[in-house]
Amino acid sequence: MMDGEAITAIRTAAVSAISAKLLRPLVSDVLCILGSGQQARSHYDVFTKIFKFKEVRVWSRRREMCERFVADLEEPVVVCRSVRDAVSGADVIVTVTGATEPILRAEWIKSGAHIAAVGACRPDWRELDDVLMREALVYVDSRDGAHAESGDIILSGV
Ligand SMILES: NC(=O)C1=CN([C@@H]2O[C@H](COP(=O)(O)OP(=O)(O)OC[C@H]3O[C@@H](n4cnc5c(N)ncnc54)[C@H](OP(=O)(O)O)[C@@H]3O)[C@@H](O)[C@H]2O)C=CC1
Ligand SMILES: O=C([O-])C1=[NH+]CCC1
Repeated sequence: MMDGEAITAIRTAAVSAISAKLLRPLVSDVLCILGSGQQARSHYDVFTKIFKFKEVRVWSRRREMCERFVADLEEPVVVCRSVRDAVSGADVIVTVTGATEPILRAEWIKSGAHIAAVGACRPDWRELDDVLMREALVYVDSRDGAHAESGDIILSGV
């Protein structure tokens, strides 16, 4: 039996990065990461290695966790006070929280922004609100998988 945490961190971020490579806006200056745990770090590493952003932002519920997250990094990352501040004007948004209720609202998001929605991987977990799910062009790797596991898809009814 092997601990799969390291592999999960890398391969999940890699899949998100592929989605961003194919679907992000042509001009993508601002990256926003919601969450400051293991997936936040692996997404930060992959996204900043592959793409060039002018600004990177992070938000999570506990500010001290954000501070710890940015303290490990060599490049400056802006710690945001709210999800709204963090995503406002962002071109690429990564959601890697353990939220079970929506934290991200359609009204805060720049038109055309690319969202890699990772965290809500259980049928009763949410990160994105219903309006966002309905207005977005939603891409999944597997329709069957998404309809069985993604709370954002199942509960929004898209
Ligand atoms: N789609 C996929 O393939 C995968 C999905 N995941 C999912 O991604 C998420 C992040 O994983 P990982 O980084 O490893 O987990 P960590 O435990 O390392 O980090 C979790 C993060 O979520 C935040 N958080 C926890 N609960 C809430 C909440 N109720 N509302 C808002 N933020 C919350 C924490 O912030 P704070 O401490 O500040 O509260 C922390 O930054 C998990 O939900 C995990 O199940 C993980 C791997 C693969
Ligand atoms: O695909 C995966 O490895 C995981 N999905 C949710 C937590 C871990």
